[in-house]
Amino acid sequence: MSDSLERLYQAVIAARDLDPATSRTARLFQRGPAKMAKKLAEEAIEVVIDAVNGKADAVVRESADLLYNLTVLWAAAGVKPEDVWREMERREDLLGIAEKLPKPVKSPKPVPTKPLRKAAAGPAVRRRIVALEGRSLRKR
Ligand SMILES: N=c1c2ncn([C@@H]3O[C@H](COP(=O)(O)OP(=O)(O)OP(=O)(O)O)[C@@H](O)[C@H]3O)c2ncn1[C@@H]1O[C@H](COP(=O)(O)O)[C@@H](O)[C@H]1O
Repeated sequence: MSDSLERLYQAVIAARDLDPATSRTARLFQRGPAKMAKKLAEEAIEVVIDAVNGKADAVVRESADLLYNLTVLWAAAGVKPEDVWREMERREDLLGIAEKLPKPVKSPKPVPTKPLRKAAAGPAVRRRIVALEGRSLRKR
């Protein structure tokens, strides 16, 4: 996959300065990052809608459009595919380290020091209740 994205990125770079009348890519560069971002977001939404609706073929087609628009935005942002691959490798290495670390030991459950009183035996403490006729009453 990274090879075809590299080729697509190079094609986008090559088309950047072509005539906007004939090149979609040149047109996107002419319109600027906001337009590119809008196109990318639209394609992402199309992918998720097709996926939710179970349309696998459409997900494939829209994903290709999504990746094209992503490479256009990378190029405009000065990001190269290898920058992204490097970040992915860094994460892969981190995950590899995390998987090799010993698992944390579970702490044992605390043992109650006193037996718990049953609810049927009534509340453990006497509670103050609303005073009737101005007097303070206590209730079990
Ligand atoms: N890989 C792609 C590529 N993938 C998808 N697309 C286009 O992007 C469209 C998807 O975007 P949209 O949904 O916005 O298309 P749309 O519905 O026709 O709407 P408009 O953009 O026309 O408004 C697709 O229909 C394709 O035409 C691509 N356009 C160009 N490339 C490559 O980019 C390079 C430069 O091509 P030009 O841009 O034609 O110079 C070449 O190598 C091309 O193969």
